[in-house]
Amino acid sequence: MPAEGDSASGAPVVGGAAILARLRAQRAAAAAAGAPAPAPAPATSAPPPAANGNATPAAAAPVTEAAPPAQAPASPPAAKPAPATAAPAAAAAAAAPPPKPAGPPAATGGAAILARLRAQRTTKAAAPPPGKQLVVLYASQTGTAQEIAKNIQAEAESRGIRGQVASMNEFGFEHLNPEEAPVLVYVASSTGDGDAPDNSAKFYATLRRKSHPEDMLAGVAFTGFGLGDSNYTRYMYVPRSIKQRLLDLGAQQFYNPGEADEVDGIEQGLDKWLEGLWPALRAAVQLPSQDGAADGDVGDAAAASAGQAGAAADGDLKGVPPLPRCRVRVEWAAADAAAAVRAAEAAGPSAGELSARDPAGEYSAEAPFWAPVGAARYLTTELSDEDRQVLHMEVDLSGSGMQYAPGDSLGVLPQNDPALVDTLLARLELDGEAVFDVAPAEEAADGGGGAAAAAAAAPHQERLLPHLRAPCSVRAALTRGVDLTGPPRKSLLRLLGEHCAAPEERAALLRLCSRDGRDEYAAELALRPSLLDLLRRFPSCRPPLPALLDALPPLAARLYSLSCSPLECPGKAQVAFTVVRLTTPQYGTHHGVATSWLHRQLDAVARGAAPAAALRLPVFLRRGGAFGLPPDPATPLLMIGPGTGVTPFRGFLQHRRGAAAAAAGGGAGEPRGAAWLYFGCRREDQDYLYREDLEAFASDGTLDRLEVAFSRAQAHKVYVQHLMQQHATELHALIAKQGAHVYVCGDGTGMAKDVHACLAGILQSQGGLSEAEAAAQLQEMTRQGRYVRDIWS
Ligand SMILES: Cc1cc2nc3c(=O)[nH]c(=O)nc-3n(C[C@H](O)[C@H](O)[C@H](O)COP(=O)(O)O)c2cc1C
Repeated sequence: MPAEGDSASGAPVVGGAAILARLRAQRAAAAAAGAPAPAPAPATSAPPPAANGNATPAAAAPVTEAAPPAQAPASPPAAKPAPATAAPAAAAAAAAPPPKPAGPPAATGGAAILARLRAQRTTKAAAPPPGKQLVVLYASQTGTAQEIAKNIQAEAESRGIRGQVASMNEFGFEHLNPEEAPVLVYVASSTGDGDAPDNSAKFYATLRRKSHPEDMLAGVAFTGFGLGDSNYTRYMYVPRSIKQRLLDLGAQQFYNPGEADEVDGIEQGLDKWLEGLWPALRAAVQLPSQDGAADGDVGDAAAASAGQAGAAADGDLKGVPPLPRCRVRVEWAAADAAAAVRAAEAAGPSAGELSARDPAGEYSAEAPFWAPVGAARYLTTELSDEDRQVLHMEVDLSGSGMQYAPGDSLGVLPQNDPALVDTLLARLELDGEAVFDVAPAEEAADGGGGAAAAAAAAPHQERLLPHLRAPCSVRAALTRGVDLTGPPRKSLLRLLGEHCAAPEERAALLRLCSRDGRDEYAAELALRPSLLDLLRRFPSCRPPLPALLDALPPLAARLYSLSCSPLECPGKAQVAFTVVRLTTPQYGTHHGVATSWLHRQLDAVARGAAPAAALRLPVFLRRGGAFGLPPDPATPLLMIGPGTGVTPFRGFLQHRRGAAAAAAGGGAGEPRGAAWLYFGCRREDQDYLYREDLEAFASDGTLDRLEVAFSRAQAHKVYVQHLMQQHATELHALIAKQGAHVYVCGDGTGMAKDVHACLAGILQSQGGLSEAEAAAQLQEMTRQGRYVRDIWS
């Protein structure tokens, strides 16, 4: 952690850090060998029972908390740990591995009963489920594809089609084994500029390796669904690349992959695609069609479905999604191993973590560079509203070898607010200091699917919930692992509903996630409730920890456009961001996860304190792709970036000035195209971001034209598009005659749409195009990378 600085000094790995490194290495080695991650020895002592099943361990032995409370060990807590019968726990192994008995343990009483139950489960699990294996994989940055994939798996299971769901990285490309003839359904989005989401980057890179034999995936049947946004130049890049690669490697498509453009809304296209998926999937997994299927399998499924959907018993609600199966259980670490893990967490990143790189040898979201903070300052004045504070931050990249270009972004791995985590721990009655590891759930969450379903649920998973970096403390998991404040997905509401003791609370939550409750859900989402808000609103809700960890999306890295150029700021990366705060009457003030985390750390520096040597942030670079300077400096630039949308353009302009200076220094003046910048803010004396820099660019000739719209400086609002409209003739010449590259950066909900409409209007009024022709021209410019947008909502 950045603030816990001794750690960031690259000190030798000793004590807790060394133990943690060993534990993780053991897991990695086991995973690499294709073996399941070492599981702790099952203990006969259950954690002290708590109402919500969230008991934490008191005993020294590792204990298992099964997913939902119904699955808590049936035997009463034993006074002493029983001998281990399974592979030693990763956590326990590092401490004092329990002795392995030579033969079956001669357990008696509760221990014997539990051992028998486990043996029965193992025997049952060995029976292969009927039909082929369904594997639902997702590549998801902000959780939408993950939600869809989880729903597909849950719905498939309720239809008697058994299988597993995992992120692509959790599953691992190596486990896509054609000999097992799996049926693959993927749901994928893109991030950055056609980049793979973090939880799929490793799988995606391996899939795209050129060295694979052509028939490598012959025998794999697949379909998939792509999510994209046609505002991006590389529209649907990742889903389409996945499809193409699967075909290239001999996999066979059993149903046409679908796509949904976020611009038109996802639901309609998805619903239509899903309608056709079910019969095709049933045939692909070689189960009899539903009509004629009066076999045991369907019976099981019906039971599972009834147990899961539970909604059938909830009045006349339509379209309550099936309860996603909880894929994991937690295994509590022994006291000494737990202490070592906690010590390592407190020490911050280990030497191993500090020097880690991803498989391509780069820093990434999984292996960030811990960059010292160099400087911070407010770009807004004291007069600006509190909810519009903008901070500039500089980190030092020296020694990292990281190279960036203008238009690239800095990825930052944030952490949840410690106060929020404390409150959540108290509400869930969890001990934040308890340490656990993650293991595949042994049984279906509802008990309905049985052991065979559990076997199908996790036959191959490289590592479940890798974002938790388990073994870890509960506090660390909630602080760094999961997104606690993102908009609640329907599957989370479904889960919360399942664990409400009060019938009226359960009914309210099930309605919110049902098809009938679509409008209520949309209204609720607009209030941006966090998990904690919902737990406060539904006080009888007690979700168990494993189900919660499985349901919450990973805490994703946040990307900030670099506001500098390596030509003027060598070895440094600078960004600017608004400290996000949102207040609603229902749920009070919410703070953006990453920007409030950065703000807490940078405020003192921004107010004049020298940055502590220990203040380091985990960062990585993401390339900007089409959002970069054109290769030919003679190409004119039209940049439109109100608010913090101006940040990448400061980088562009520094680069342009640096390149010009270098060329002049070498005696070679180079022809430069015109550069125009439209910036907008509320008031000149409050939030004119990077004013000195922008005005300097205008005065030294780096910028040919600087236009600033002060929206609140007069009675009526003036925005960038209003100024653009005033300059329609010149802008048309710049775009249509001189071939300018047009860049738009900033708010996607209002500004980007209005600017788009303004550009289309200029093409019509000045170029004589029809509405359709203007739209087509902008589309063609997007395709050519001449009209590029980097927008956010
Ligand atoms: C930072 C960012 C970059 C994106 N880049 C692309 C892109 O290059 N191509 C595309 O088609 N969609 C892009 N999208 C749109 C996403 O694919 C779309 O929002 C999707 O629904 C997100 O799904 P997820 O929540 O599963 O990540 C991007 C979205 C964001 C927020």
